[in-house]
Amino acid sequence: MTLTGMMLIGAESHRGRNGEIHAIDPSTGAKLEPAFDGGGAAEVDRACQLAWDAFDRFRETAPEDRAVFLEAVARNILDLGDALIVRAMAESGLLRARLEGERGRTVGQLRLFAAVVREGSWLGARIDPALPERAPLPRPDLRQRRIPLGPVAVFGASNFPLAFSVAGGDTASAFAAGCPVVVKAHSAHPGTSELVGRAVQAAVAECGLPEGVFSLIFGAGSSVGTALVADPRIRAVGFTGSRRGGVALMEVAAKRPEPIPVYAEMSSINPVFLLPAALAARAEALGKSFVASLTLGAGQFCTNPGILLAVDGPDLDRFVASAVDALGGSAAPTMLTPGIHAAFDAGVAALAGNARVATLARGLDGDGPNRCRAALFATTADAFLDDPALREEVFGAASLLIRCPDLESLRTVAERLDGQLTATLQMDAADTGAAAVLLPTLERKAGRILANGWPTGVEVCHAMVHGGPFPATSDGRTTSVGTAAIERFLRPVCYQDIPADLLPQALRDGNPLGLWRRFDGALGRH
Ligand SMILES: NC(=O)C1=CN([C@@H]2O[C@H](COP(=O)(O)OP(=O)(O)OC[C@H]3O[C@@H](n4cnc5c(N)ncnc54)[C@H](OP(=O)(O)O)[C@@H]3O)[C@@H](O)[C@H]2O)C=CC1
Ligand SMILES: O=C(O)CCC(=O)C(=O)O
Repeated sequence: MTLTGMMLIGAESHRGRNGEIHAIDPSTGAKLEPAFDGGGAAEVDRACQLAWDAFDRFRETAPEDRAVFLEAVARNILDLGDALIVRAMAESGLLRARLEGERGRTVGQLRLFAAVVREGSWLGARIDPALPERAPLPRPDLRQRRIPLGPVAVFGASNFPLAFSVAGGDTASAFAAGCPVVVKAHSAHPGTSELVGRAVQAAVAECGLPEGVFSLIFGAGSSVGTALVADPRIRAVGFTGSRRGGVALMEVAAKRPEPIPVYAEMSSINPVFLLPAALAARAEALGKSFVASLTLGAGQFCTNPGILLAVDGPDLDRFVASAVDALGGSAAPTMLTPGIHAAFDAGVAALAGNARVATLARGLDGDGPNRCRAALFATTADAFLDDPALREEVFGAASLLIRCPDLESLRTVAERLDGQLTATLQMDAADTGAAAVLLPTLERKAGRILANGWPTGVEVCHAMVHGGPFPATSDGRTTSVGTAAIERFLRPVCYQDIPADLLPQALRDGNPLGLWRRFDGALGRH
């Protein structure tokens, strides 16, 4: 498929007039062709109107039809073949194996959501039948189901050009819920976005759905994104990116005459607690596996282990020696964009220049632009508590070790942490008591708590929580990965004494969709 540089507004390819966007190959710094047209208010207006026009029909598609659509998107993405991988490699600097894996994850999550749609429990069907004889007052017939919120604006993420972008988790979960989607493409990978966008656009047509179910708009800077979130026809937002960008969009959404939810995944430093017995038993192995997690994908994961906490002593010194050795030999991969590289270098320079922070190790330098030279720093618990700058995310392979005098101080530091996507315990059986003391704090701080693993690598499944209190996300009640992500785009409606032939299929007598429903309180296929 040849790239056109055009936006996809419903069924049409559309030329924009608001400047040009060029992807940059971060491994060379070269501009990539073609130029992509920037959109503006006219494109946002047209895409949102089409999405709104499509909403009532799309949301009432039968579960089977919606599932077939999700599967068609997955198949069309695979049919793009190697051209998709080659373009994504050029635009992101990510390696082939990583992008092939990410494509598998993208297709897998679309298919998983198809299965969820078919299974139907997301509809939350509940029936409390009328009790006309009840005294002192009769009960009316009450039936509840969940309906989608409306058109959703999705912002593609730079660090997952497939799995968190045009047809990534936000889009898949919004489609599954029955929401049309308008994507604001990330300016770092417009070609990848066009290719995937065309796969989605083709699936909409193949499945006979209204064209407004999907649109894709380009636009550098804040104006397109802001206009999209401000548009009254948009009813929710999915975002993965910087804290600054996410907070700006939260403000736009909150100032609307009718505010809407923004599901923004932003900034997390993912604390790892190295508990004493684990350190005593396997300090060297932990040092090596920590560096493997830290440097994976140049550290460009929001789940990257950005701080380590441990009680100071000889076992921690053994961990440090092992980590310093592994990190000192780590290669310098290319980062996603010149901007992300510049932000990484600035964050590392700020830590290196902090009088209360020691530089323990730097990775190897690399030839070529935008290379990520990994970094490991150390500080004390007191310094960490005194200086809020030490709690800020440095996006990339940089981590800060906090040497604590004792377990009590480790818990004090944990209490002062901001909201996190993850918190990790490296523990042995003898650490169970210390872990139990930390656990209530970690539950309040994080969306996912792990033992004896590393936080990078998020399983797409039913029990996953990829979320957490602010600033990890804008709404800690939800997840952006896994099937529970569909919940973000639904709201309940109760039907009281509505005549049988007006009721939605999900709530009709005889259970025509064969759903699990809560009937008079009891869950079953009533
Ligand atoms: N927590 C996480 O998972 C991630 C965090 N980051 C952090 O974000 C930094 C920059 O990376 P990047 O991916 O570009 O993230 P950004 O937040 O800068 O951009 C994400 C998307 O939002 C748009 N956008 C940004 N700010 C605004 C705004 N004020 N109003 C409207 N739209 C906006 C961008 O537009 P445009 O396309 O024009 O840039 C882009 O489409 C990294 O250095 C890192 O710190 C990055 C990736 C993931
Ligand atoms: O590690 C993962 O699989 C997901 C991480 C993520 O959501 C992110 O880095 O933005």
